[in-house]
Amino acid sequence: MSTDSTLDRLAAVLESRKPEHGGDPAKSYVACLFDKGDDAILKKIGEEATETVMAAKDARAAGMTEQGREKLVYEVADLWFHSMVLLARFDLTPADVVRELARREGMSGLEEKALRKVQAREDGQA
Ligand SMILES: N=c1c2ncn([C@@H]3O[C@H](COP(=O)(O)OP(=O)(O)OP(=O)(O)O)[C@@H](O)[C@H]3O)c2ncn1[C@@H]1O[C@H](COP(=O)(O)O)[C@@H](O)[C@H]1O
Repeated sequence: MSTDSTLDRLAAVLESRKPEHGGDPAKSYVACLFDKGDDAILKKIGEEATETVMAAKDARAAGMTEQGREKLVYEVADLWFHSMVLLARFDLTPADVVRELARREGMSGLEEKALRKVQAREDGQA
């Protein structure tokens, strides 16, 4: 199964749920979120992030059983889904996120952090 095409298809559906494309809040959860506005989407992301943390802790405490792992995947899917709704809200796509990850590919997080500190020092001196 291609992860990319699943995300691309979902992004297309999210786009179709926007009010300018006829999304109906009475018939669509996504259209309903768009209708409620940015803060409602951000609130869901906060909730789903918290639920992801709880699921990971529960799964770890239970010794990473199959059930715990499934619950964790379920919660991360909710988090990804709502993050995609947020991206769509601001006319961004999964391709934008993948592009950023590709840009970072091969660069150690520690190296990137050190470069940021040098950059901040130079900006402070300018
Ligand atoms: N992937 C998803 C998806 N994942 C999660 N959800 C919904 O996100 C909500 C998650 O909220 P919670 O788990 O907090 O449950 P809840 O307590 O009911 O939530 P609230 O009362 O706070 O809204 C649930 O209503 C889920 O059904 C999703 N809703 C839709 N999609 C995709 O989006 C497409 C368009 O959906 P509609 O716009 O509803 O047609 C669908 O075909 C799917 O592909």
